[in-house]
Amino acid sequence: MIEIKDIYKSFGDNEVLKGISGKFEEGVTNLIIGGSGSGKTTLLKCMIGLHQPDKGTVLYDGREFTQLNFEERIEIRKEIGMLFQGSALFDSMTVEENIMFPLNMFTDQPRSEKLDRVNFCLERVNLADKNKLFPAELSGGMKKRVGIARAIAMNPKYLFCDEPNSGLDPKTSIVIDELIKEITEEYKTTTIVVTHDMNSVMGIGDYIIFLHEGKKFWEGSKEEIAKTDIEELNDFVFASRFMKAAKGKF
Ligand SMILES: Nc1ncnc2c1ncn2[C@@H]1O[C@H](COP(=O)(O)OP(=O)(O)OP(=O)(O)O)[C@@H](O)[C@H]1O
Repeated sequence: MIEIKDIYKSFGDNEVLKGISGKFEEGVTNLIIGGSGSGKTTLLKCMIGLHQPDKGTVLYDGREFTQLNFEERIEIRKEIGMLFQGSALFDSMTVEENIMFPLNMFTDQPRSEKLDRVNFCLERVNLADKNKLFPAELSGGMKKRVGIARAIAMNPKYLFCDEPNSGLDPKTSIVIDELIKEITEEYKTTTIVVTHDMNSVMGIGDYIIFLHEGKKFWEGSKEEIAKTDIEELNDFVFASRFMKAAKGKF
């Protein structure tokens, strides 16, 4: 479980996060949603230590990340899997080398053991035998799946996904969403997905926090989100023509 308490973050005089709190449980997909510029990525970066919050705490199963020294933070980082926006694969490395990268960095396992783990992860994302391909030879959806395989290589307790569906068609987006949900339930990871994709919200949103202008305006589940009468959330949820047409049918 990850808990955030009263997180503040500014860049100069731009106050981006204004006291965000929330509890993200393990084994469920937790979503951080909100419009462009609402502070989603900034919050994610504060949680994984890429930004230092100005105020507030981040607790990983009770361990206060914000108070840890460099070495202690590395121990928690080893427990974190990250799926970056745009997959962020190393273009000059094969699929196998990309997935092995965190294992090379954080473990001294023999190569045969690492290869077994790579193959296991590749099978888990339905890309068995694609070891020797380079990222340029993969479709967008396949790249995301390699990104997920790399994110789970270290068997993480915590899984962060930043806009996992960006650049994907709706059908492939559902495949990626479902894969994230399955992995979360199977390995009981504490999973946090940053998204502004309403399809993802309605598909896998077990627990959702909605950010607006740097504040948490709402929290709840996908079942509750379509029934809210909060104006700012309604504007976000029913922004698309499809959702407008479907209003009242959930
Ligand atoms: N490193 C930075 N330096 C200065 N300002 C930043 C930095 N990172 C983010 N910001 C500002 O913080 C605000 C929130 O940005 P953030 O990327 O967190 O929003 P977001 O909700 O993830 O948006 P999007 O959905 O468009 O990715 C923006 O005004 C942005 O310009």
